[in-house]
Amino acid sequence: MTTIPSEINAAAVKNSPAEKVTPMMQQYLRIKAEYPSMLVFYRMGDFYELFHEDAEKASRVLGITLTARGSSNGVPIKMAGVPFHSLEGYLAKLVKIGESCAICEQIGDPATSKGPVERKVMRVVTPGTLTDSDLLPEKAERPLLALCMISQRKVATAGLAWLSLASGALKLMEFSGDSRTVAIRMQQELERISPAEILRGDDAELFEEAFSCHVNRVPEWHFDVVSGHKALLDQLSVATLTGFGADNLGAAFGAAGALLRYAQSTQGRGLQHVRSLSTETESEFIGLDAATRRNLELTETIRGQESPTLFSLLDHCRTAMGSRLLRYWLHHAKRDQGVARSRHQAIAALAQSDTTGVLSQTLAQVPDIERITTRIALLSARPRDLASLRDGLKQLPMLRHAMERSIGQDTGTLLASIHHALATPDNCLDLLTRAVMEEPATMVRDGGVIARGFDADLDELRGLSENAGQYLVDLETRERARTGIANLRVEYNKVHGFYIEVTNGQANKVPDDYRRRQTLKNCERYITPELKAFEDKALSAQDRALAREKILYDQLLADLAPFIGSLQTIAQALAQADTLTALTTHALRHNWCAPELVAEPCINIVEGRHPVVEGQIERFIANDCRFVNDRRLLLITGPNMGGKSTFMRQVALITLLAYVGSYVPATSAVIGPIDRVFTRIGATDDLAGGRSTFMVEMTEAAAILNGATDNSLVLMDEIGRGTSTFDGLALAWAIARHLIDTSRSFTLFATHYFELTQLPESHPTAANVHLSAVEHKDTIVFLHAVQSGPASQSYGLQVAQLAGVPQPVIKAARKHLARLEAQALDATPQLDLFAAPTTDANDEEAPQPHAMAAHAAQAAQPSESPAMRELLDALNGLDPDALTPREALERLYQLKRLAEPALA
Ligand SMILES: Nc1ncnc2c1ncn2[C@@H]1O[C@H](COP(=O)(O)OP(=O)(O)OP(=O)(O)O)[C@@H](O)[C@H]1O
Repeated sequence: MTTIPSEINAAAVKNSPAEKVTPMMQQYLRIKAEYPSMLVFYRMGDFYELFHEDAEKASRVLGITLTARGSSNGVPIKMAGVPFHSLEGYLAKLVKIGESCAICEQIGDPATSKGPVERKVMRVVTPGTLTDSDLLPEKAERPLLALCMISQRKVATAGLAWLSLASGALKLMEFSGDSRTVAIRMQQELERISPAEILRGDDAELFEEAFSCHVNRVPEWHFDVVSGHKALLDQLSVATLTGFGADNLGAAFGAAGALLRYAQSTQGRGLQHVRSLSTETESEFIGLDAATRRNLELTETIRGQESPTLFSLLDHCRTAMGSRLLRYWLHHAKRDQGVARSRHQAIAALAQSDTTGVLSQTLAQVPDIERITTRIALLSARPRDLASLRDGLKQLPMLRHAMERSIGQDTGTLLASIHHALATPDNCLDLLTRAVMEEPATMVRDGGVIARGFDADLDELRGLSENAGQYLVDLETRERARTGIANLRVEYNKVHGFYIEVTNGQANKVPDDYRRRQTLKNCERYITPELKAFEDKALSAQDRALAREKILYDQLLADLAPFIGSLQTIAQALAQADTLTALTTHALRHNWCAPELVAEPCINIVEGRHPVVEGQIERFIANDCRFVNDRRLLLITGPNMGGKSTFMRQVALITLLAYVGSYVPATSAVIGPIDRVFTRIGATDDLAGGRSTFMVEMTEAAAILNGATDNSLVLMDEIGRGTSTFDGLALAWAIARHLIDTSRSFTLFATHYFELTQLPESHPTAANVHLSAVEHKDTIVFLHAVQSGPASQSYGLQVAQLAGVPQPVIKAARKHLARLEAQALDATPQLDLFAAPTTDANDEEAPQPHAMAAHAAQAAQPSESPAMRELLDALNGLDPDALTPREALERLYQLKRLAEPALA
């Protein structure tokens, strides 16, 4: 229930139409006008109140009561409030759904204020600028991203700047092209960076569909390139950005300018922990588009859950810093083999020296130094942050000692550099040890934060109030003797201060200098001039001690500022040590091997397993996968449930893991250069985006055909199944051919179109493999083993039976299948759609419908009909290679229309 603050009640009572807006509402409206797009939490006594539309929205999304009190300017004042002590919980809910909030505090003294108490917005909380541990997810970053678009003569340039305020990491990126290319790229980058909040100017409207998070529009002039460049120089305290590899950017500077301005305004101060900058380029990371990140379930399952994913599997990290770095590595595998190789070497050394146990144990004692450092920089660190920082820093010698055993085994230099970075910052630790109590209070305002012996003044003030206990015992003894009242007691409570309590029966013995302070049922409470004098001294000493502690604490935060840089370095080294330890732990537990990254194009995996599935089933069958320069496409056939998708995903995951720097689930893995991984798996509608299953399928296929190179790994699962059999078969065939001849990517191509298994005959870089199964009695046993050659059967009906389709339906299907197969055999001469007379030499390679494929029987129509003739002519006139994806789709519809009479 919302209580009604007296200010507003008084305002409502006094308010007459003539009086218009009350002074308090005037103050509110003035503040609200500065934060029009945010929910303004307006402190009134023990509550934060929201008014008007903010109140309606808060009541809707937070489920708090909406009330209306009095009126302002003739309009009822709608309000909703939350108790001050539960603010953080409500803020967490709001930022989670993308809302921004301004927290307005009372800064004046209500007792002395004339009119409304002075108030000021002291804190702004937005989804992308969180630093508070209560509001931030522990194991993920929530970056703020600014986007600056510049268009010149049909070339669009996108400049991106993003900042994880909680860690201080600032990054820039820029790319150009026609507006469509830039839009596609933007979508990919946003998916990778996964910002919590985006800032954009008016020009970026074009790309609105690429944004799935909270978007803030800021004035276009905030994106000025020259001012942005200057803002970066100022922020980093440098004269040039050459050292950061960011010399020749333009739009990205504009974005950085808007970003820094916004971030600073939300914190109400400079960002002294933002001290470095990195520039990302397109060719730095293995490209993963949005669909691939989803399909491979790196950090989220396809259904949007947190586990089981590759991240949830590998996250044996003992610090939140390690977990965040692992998440980052999984989404940012570098193409540079050297980076991954040095991690493999470090894992080998950790495994050999058997140090993961002691490292894990020690790391578990280390707090989130990265985020604590940020809060120190933003002057928002709490006493317990400092105490845990102190305790964490004390673990560094132990960690270094444990690592020393491994460094000798590391054939690379990574462990040595981590070891070097973990040197204890002695001055910082010394300051924290001297200044902060062993177990400080939660808030500075409660006192009990600064250690004894740190400040002589504070110790003296504390002494005064703490020695009160003995003084009061002495006084009690003296007063009992003086008055002869044996049960007289000297006590203290917060409301009435010190007093002498005498029970009613003894009241006649009370001396004259006792002044009555309070009358209770059974006793009277008194004060004496001596006790009053003591009270004044003790209470004021307590107040002065609290005030002194606050000053000392603020000074402590300021004195810690020079250590921010070294604390950040330590935090990064800790994160790396933790992530590498986690990867080593997993590799050892699950018998993973060190992959070998080589310069020759190849993917040669021996006895590979799916990292997630292998832990979920009792007996996982390991499978090999061999791609070399002249074996680039594997056509995978086999029954449903045979393991095709699992096999394809495991090849992609092993490849990616190798470049992440992890060991891999295989007996051995040799992998050449990889630039991108593409996947086209599963059928999902994009109803919200207005795209059908087939449209999604083709859009993803188009992205692959346009983007894959001979260094790409492509996964194509049952392409073409979203449309009619012939359309689908034709498309699948053309797409496979394009991947073999033009893209030359390493491709895993799973299909149920048996016709495609003929491809290797005409295309020697393609090969058939299949997932095996055997029939046993009336049912089917999956062997899950990948074997060479095409599958001999599809086992669709057996799988349907396993799935519980009723027997009568299975029986009917079996009968119909027999009929279709017979028809197909009879009709073979007319069936051969792809072998129709043509001038295109390639058509000789086209698949011959497989007699076994029941669906091919659909084509058993008389070929002599005019409709069929027309259809064949239209097909004959098609040159698939010359069509854009859009034209291809239009031509498909046209072909379908032509085929309708023939199929009727
Ligand atoms: N190598 C393997 N060893 C043991 N079990 C496996 C293996 N591969 C897959 N499986 C099991 O088989 C199930 C089906 O696998 P998967 O989804 O890969 O089949 P599929 O051939 O792609 O099927 P569909 O064609 O219906 O999509 C998996 O959920 C898993 O439990």
